[in-house]
Amino acid sequence: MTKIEINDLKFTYPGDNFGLKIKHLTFSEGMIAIIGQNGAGKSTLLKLLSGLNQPDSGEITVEGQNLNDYIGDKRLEQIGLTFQDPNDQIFNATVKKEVEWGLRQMDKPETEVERITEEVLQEVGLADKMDENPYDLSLSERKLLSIATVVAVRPKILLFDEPMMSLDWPSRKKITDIFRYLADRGHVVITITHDMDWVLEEYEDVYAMAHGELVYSGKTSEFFESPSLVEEVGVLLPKATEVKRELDRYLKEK
Ligand SMILES: Nc1ncnc2c1ncn2[C@@H]1O[C@H](COP(=O)(O)OP(=O)(O)OP(=O)(O)O)[C@@H](O)[C@H]1O
Repeated sequence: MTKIEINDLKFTYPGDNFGLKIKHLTFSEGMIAIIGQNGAGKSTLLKLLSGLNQPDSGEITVEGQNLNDYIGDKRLEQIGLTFQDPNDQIFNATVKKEVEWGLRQMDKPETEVERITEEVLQEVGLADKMDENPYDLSLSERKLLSIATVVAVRPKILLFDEPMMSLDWPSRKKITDIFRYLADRGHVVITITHDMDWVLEEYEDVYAMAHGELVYSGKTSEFFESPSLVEEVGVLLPKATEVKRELDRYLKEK
């Protein structure tokens, strides 16, 4: 079973007041949502989990081994990250080359590179844009491309920073299906999101952050049923929860 574990993690940005502090946290296979208001530290946590940022103290382990021990293609096999802004990530001249890049780093045979690239671009709905320059695509298409590059490599742990941002409903459905498919096959799929309807619908458990700390991990339904927690974390209620609250209030008053 794939497992990523955090112990006594501390991190600060140089010259910034923000500090991230997590005593202990374990993520295992499945779909995992991280929520919290702007500036809570969600992206910072993802960057630490990917190895992009280094903790000031504490440790992140994957399968019991320090994250920093995984180097080069060994790191790619374990962890993949998509940035919140796909423009920070995409650097190849065509859509196809962008997806192929990660696969080539892993020394996949050329026939495999071609097959996987076509398959993944088909899955995210970009197969007909293969030869286009990514910067001629719309922002939402670039978002899909950034997701495809990580999904193609099939790392054990996939980290997505607001993958649904700017996507329309059919694309959101495609991405949810891909996440579910990977989670069902033993991958750890960790996603930052501000979409509380999606969280309630698709995620059994949720991890909530506030002021650089983890303030809740547990059942999603229980989180949204706690007004004090929802207020502390500073997120909107899902529509379904709002309707239920209104209905309960109405029935009580009747
Ligand atoms: N590169 C950086 N240098 C200095 N401070 C930073 C840097 N990146 C983020 N911060 C600060 O760290 C804090 C946490 O930021 P972070 O991006 O992790 O929050 P977040 O929960 O992902 O927010 P959002 O939902 O807006 O993406 C913020 O106060 C932010 O200003």
